[in-house]
Amino acid sequence: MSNFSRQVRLSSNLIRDVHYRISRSFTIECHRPTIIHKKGVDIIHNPWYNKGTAFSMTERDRLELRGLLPTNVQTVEQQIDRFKTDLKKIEMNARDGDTASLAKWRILNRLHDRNETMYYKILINQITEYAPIVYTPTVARVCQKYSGLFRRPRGMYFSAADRGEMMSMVYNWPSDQVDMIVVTDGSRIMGLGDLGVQGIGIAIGKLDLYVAAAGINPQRVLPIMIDVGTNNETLLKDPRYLGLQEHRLEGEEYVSIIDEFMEAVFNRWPHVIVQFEDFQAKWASTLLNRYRNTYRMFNDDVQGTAGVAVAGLLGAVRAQDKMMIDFPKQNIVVAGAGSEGVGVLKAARRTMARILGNNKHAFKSARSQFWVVDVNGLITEERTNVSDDIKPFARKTKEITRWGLKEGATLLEVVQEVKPDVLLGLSAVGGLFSKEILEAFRGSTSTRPAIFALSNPTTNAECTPEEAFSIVGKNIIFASGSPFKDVDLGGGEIGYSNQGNNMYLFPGIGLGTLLSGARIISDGMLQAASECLSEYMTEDEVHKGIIYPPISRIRDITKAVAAAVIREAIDERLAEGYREMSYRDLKRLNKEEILMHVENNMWQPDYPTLIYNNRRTFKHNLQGIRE
Ligand SMILES: NC(=O)c1ccc[n+]([C@@H]2O[C@H](COP(=O)([O-])OP(=O)(O)OC[C@H]3O[C@@H](n4cnc5c(N)ncnc54)[C@H](O)[C@@H]3O)[C@@H](O)[C@H]2O)c1
Ligand SMILES: O=C(O)C[C@H](O)C(=O)O
Ligand SMILES: [Mg+2]
Repeated sequence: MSNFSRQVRLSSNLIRDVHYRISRSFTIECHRPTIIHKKGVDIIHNPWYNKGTAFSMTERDRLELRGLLPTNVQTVEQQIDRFKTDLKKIEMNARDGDTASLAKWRILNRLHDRNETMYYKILINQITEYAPIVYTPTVARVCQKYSGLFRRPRGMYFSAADRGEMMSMVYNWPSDQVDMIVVTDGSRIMGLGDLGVQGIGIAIGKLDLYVAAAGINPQRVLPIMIDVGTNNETLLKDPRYLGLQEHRLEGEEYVSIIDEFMEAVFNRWPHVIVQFEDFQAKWASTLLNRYRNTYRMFNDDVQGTAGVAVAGLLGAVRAQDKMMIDFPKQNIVVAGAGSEGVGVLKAARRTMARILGNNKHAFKSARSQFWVVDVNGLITEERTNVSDDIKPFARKTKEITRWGLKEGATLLEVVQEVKPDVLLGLSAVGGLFSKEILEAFRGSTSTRPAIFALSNPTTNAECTPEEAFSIVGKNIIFASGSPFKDVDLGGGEIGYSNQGNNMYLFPGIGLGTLLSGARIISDGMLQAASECLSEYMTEDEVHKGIIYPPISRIRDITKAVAAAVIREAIDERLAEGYREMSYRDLKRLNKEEILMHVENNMWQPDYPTLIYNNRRTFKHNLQGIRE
């Protein structure tokens, strides 16, 4: 046999082997029974294994459940039907929408505590209806009321009082396998400010989306609260508050606690991915820069939001029938210079520079497309006390005099003079885009002016879609951080209300990182995620004004984002493989095969077959052996 044909045979064998591994990992994950060491009521009281009335008669015999459940065996569909009838009644009897949403959250939360498989089946199948309950906006109300709503703990809590103990405390968590941690210190929960320990709610909500959108196994997610006190004076005085009633730790003391936490979780779960969530601006970037080259971590608010915003900005350019090369010509006014605003500004500038040739000059010139307005008005070089991140975006006095503007000019003045293509809000100020400002925005020189009212929750949105479409015009592009209904523009026309939320990226970033086994999460991987989102919508959709997918497609977009992240991790040689799929195997997969690999590794909400085994050393269970 010639060398050439030997090589061809060898490589086709290898490819067959990789295909075998892709389908094998799927078969194993889906069909391997779950080995448990429990019987009887202990199973019913464990949300990971409980199937309620869906336990079959043979299972009831095998697991000593006979007589512990009503006789009638139900299908999961019948169970869900019963649950939803109950939910509907609650909705009908509620005083108002807010009460109804909180009541629904309570009922769903109780189901989460009882039967995880059914909980996630409902969430996945009806994501459009229930994401606004387990995620924004209702989760914000839940965080505000958390101390009163608390019934059972979920996740882990580390406090300033646990210094020196964290390395051993992490072993109190029952699972040897944790893939995804979302951690918060509660210091800036959405646009609601410091909610202290009550912020754990957002970590739980984000992880619900990791399961529902990315198919991360719910037994391998861990929400974490680092309670270093709170500066919220109301909570400090509230006798019902469940967190440390001290002012927040600051400086070195604070950083040393976060350092200890990172060491502890990575020591127990070396392959875990940690998502930082809702840390106040003062710490968000500092901690990101401190850890991003050492640990598998990212900051969802800074990096995820930036990626989603840039994808939306590119979508708005496509909607104008323009080419990508036109993006660096867009004039963008950003209201809000916190960690989110900064993240978006930096990412949008980098994208413009790349389009212009990725050189120093392009990067330098791209800065002049942005106008940044914070609580004190337009930021110029005359401003003292601006962060190093914002400095490059401070307008030069010479430049702005040309526009008739000055340091501290109001948002209204900036919009009137600049006539921007895009008005983007990350200010956490509800209604900031007032009638006057929206009227001024009618003067935009763009053929399709775009409004991004990205602050959360709903009450913090800078404006509503009704206000935007009715004041600025039918032709605009609109996106908000929390969900709003589309607007009926009359004559059969619809004003599309896009949800520009980081939920379209973080699940895919996490899943892609996990399956690639990348050592760190690079800028390139984040960029790949954002580009994937921006290319996801069809020309037809974009022309209608739909620049983000509907939430009903979140599992599909997450799959595509994860695949893009894996491909980039391979290209950058950061991937190390995951389980049966080594780096070498991954490298051999083509685009479609990577997508298939991602899909096959997404957890499905199906009741597993449970097998009792009393030998605690039995270690071949991919679902994880749990007590
Ligand atoms: N859509 C998403 O996916 C997404 C993601 C992350 C954060 N957010 C939202 O972004 C918002 C901001 O978060 P943050 O962490 O940057 O907050 P932050 O408190 O750090 O920053 C707020 C910024 O807004 C500025 N501001 C306040 N009042 C203003 C006014 N009247 N005019 C102009 N600017 C004003 C402040 O000076 C500050 O620069 C929050 O509501 C959060 O929920 C949305
Ligand atoms: O939580 C959200 O809905 C988005 C974002 O992470 C936020 O902080 O507002
Ligand atoms: Mg957040």
